[in-house]
Amino acid sequence: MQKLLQSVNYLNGVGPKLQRTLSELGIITIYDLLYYFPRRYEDLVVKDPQDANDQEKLVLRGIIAAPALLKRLGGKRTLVIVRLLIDNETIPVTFFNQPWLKKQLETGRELAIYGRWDATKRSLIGIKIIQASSSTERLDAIYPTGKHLSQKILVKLIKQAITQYLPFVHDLLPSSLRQEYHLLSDADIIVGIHFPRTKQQAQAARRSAKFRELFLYSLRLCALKVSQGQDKHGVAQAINNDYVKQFLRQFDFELTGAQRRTLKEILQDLQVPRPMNRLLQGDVGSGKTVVAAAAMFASVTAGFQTVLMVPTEILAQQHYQKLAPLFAKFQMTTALLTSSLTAKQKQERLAAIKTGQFNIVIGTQALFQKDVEYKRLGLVVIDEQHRFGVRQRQMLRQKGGEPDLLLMTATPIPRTLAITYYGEMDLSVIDELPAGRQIVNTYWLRSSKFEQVRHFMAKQLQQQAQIFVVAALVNDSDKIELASVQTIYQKLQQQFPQQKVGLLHGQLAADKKDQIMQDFQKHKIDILVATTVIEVGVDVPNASVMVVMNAERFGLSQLHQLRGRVGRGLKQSYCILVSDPPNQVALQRLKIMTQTNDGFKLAQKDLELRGSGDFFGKEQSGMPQFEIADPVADVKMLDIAYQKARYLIRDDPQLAQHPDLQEYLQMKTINNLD
Ligand SMILES: Nc1ncnc2c1ncn2[C@@H]1O[C@H](COP(=O)(O)OP(=O)(O)OP(=O)(O)O)[C@@H](O)[C@H]1O
Repeated sequence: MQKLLQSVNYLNGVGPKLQRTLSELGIITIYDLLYYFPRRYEDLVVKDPQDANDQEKLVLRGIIAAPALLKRLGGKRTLVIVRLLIDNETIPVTFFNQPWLKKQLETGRELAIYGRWDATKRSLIGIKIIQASSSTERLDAIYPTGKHLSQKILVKLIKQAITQYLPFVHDLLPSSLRQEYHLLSDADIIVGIHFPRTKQQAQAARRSAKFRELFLYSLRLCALKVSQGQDKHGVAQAINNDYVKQFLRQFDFELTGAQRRTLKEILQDLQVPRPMNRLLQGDVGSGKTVVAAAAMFASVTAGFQTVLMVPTEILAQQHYQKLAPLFAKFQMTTALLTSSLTAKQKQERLAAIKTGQFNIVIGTQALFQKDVEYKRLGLVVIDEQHRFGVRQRQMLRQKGGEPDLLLMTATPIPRTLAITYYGEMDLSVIDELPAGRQIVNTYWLRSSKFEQVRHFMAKQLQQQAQIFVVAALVNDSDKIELASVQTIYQKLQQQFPQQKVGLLHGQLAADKKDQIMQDFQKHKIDILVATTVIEVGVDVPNASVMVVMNAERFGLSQLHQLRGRVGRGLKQSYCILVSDPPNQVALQRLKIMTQTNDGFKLAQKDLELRGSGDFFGKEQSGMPQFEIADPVADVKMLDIAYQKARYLIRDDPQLAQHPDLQEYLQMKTINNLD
């Protein structure tokens, strides 16, 4: 292994400049280069012109029939034209801007030329010359290279690395595993992926490489989990269960079985010195916040400070207003910390947080800025932050002496995919909704039928319902988004003159947003026109109708989140998707929404329809980047690889039997886990 960790500049021809270019692609060592895999192959199969389709890329083999002609077109533009004799036909071949080829095109020479076939002219636009060989099949690997590196140079380097270093390549996967799943050795993977002789060879190498990647990734997560388990640097919190029960008595409902079970798991974690690292997953409205609040309460009773971080100011406000009075009954003080505080307010609050005057701090990302210092931080709760990657989670934990960490998410991630995102965490799932919850009846209508929607809204309003209308276009331009909500807002004001219509969007000042939300909570507003600022967490149990305009612009999990804003109280609730789907996939998604309320089923469908990249949306960072495997398409493989990695680590946590793997894990430090 050591030999492979040498820098690429051990190879001939790699000077400082090329070394820099390679490092931009993440290629620093020989190991990186050997495992830098192509994105696709050019299929260089020799074809008979009779079988070729128009505009198809193919290889023709023949004999040069006459001297090549070089034409200069001005500037650097040139043409090289040559005639290739194939059987009894001569095919004209034109190369653009490769004047040096003329020399290679000697009359009488047998050559294979890769290019694009023009069926009407029966001619070829040449792309490159391939030396004629007896084999009729060849695949050329095409790598992602960026602007500053040519395929040719990269291929040459890989070839050199293989010649010099292949003997030093060890198999990282245990041989029993390779036998069980018919996986190739590492050396065969490398050769087969970079220079396959046949498609079958390339496919076999890819399959093995995918498994290898998923297994090694899983192994890193499992090893991290074990090392966290042995970590005794956390704080053991002495929980007072009776107090926790008293706290819960304040709610006018009983916890569901699932809430009780997950709370118990969390409280157990708080009491051991190992820092907790737990994900609390539950569908929209399943009651995660209550569980988290009880855990925070418990941590404070044990003498610690605790923080709750949420993604938006609106949500921070909402939690603050709901939770602070509940904590206050037990003489616990709560601070709200968001970026909209004035400098003076912020300074005062920070000072009070530092001295421990506040037991509980609720806020947005501002909670983890450098200037915030805590006093005896015991528990950090983060809501809806599936946007964080493994490394960011580790960094958060390091703030304030290894506090316990509880992540909450309503994103219903299918279990196998959850492994890739949260594989190093323990999982608690609230898989039960509070009793009396009704299914949100979901309908889809075309925009031409909006009149029907208006009638329906009018009827619901007569019955004292409150309505959300989400009118944001998901667009990179905030201006368009704003114009769209404003137009709808004005229209609804005209259509419902008797009702109070409110407007909420991200560009309003924080206190204005807060005022509008409070008015909606208190039913001073009947219809709230909003952008997706209300997407996560907003809890107004009296709201029972959600209208989503341009619903085709949202992902399924986002629509499900939006729908989750209603159906939180006892009223029968409705979700109306107004949309003119532009294609089959969009249509499918709308239909699925009308068919199920189950977030997990939706997520699975969404993955099938769109793949993992889109599932979490554009702004998601911290997702593991795989070189060759796709956790969605290869989900079965991921499942097996993860289980195998788990068993391996369970039976041999120090990897004493697998020194190569041990070395590999040391090389892949936590810093590049994402
Ligand atoms: N066991 C329960 N019985 C009845 N109502 C409950 C129960 N638990 C929570 N609730 C109520 O259900 C609503 C949703 O709860 P909460 O906000 O905790 O859910 P959540 O899982 O955080 O939702 P979201 O992911 O949508 O933000 C709240 O109004 C809450 O008071």
